[in-house]
Amino acid sequence: MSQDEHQLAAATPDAPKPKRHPILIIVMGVAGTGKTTLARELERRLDMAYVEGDELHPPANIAKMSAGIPLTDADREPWLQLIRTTAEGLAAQQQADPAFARRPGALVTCSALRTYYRDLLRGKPVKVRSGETGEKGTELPGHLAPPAPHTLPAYFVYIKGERELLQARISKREGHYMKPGMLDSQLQTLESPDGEEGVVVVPLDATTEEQADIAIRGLNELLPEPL
Ligand SMILES: Nc1ncnc2c1ncn2[C@@H]1O[C@H](COP(=O)(O)OP(=O)(O)O)[C@@H](O)[C@H]1O
Ligand SMILES: O=C(O)[C@H](O)[C@@H](O)[C@H](O)[C@H](O)COP(=O)(O)O
Repeated sequence: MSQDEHQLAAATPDAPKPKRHPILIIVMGVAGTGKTTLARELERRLDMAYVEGDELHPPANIAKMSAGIPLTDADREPWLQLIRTTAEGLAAQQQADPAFARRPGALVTCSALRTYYRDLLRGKPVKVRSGETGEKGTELPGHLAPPAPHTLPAYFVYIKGERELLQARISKREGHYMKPGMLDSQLQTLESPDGEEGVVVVPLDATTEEQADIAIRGLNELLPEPL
């Protein structure tokens, strides 16, 4: 909505509220970095639908990670595509529901370690690295909907911190399939999103409340309509 439309809506309180454009906010970073904790705080503050990305991993991925085996590009691609299509589906349902009153779009947690993983999450037309046949540079499988970055623009909140503190956090966490020994492979795979479009960086060594403040401030600088 343009500024004029915002002003017009505010001046005519009985007029139906114009629909806001849905957005996808992805809280990203390596395992154990605090994605779920921060996303839950943002969910509370922004009143948005929340999707825990780890819950969309196929069982084979969970089995691999539980066995201490890092995922490959081929393991992650269908999962990333499922995250994107799940968020697009949610946004479409919300748009179709006249009673839907929350902020439209979705908040998602996802490691989103590499640039092309993030492009998949953005809905950009990327060539997947592995593909169903295992060949390099294969196009996205034909049964998937065409990429539609503008239907649901993606923004990333990247929790950035040093290995030492990350190690301490992940070691403290009990009963999780992702064990501390996997941190090094996560850090090796990570391509920093610092400087990429639509990215807000928040420090690992801040409280969750401070991280949420920084995230919301940063997102407001990027978004056409403030949160
Ligand atoms: N800002 C923070 N300060 C201190 N500890 C935190 C913070 N955010 C998360 N934690 C703790 O770090 C651990 C990992 O957090 P979690 O949200 O599960 O991370 P992820 O979803 O990235 O795996 C948990 O024990 C959590 O309580
Ligand atoms: O891409 C990956 O290798 C995984 O997504 C990984 O980064 C993620 O961390 C695990 O799913 C465990 O979940 P937590 O991030 O909650 O530790």
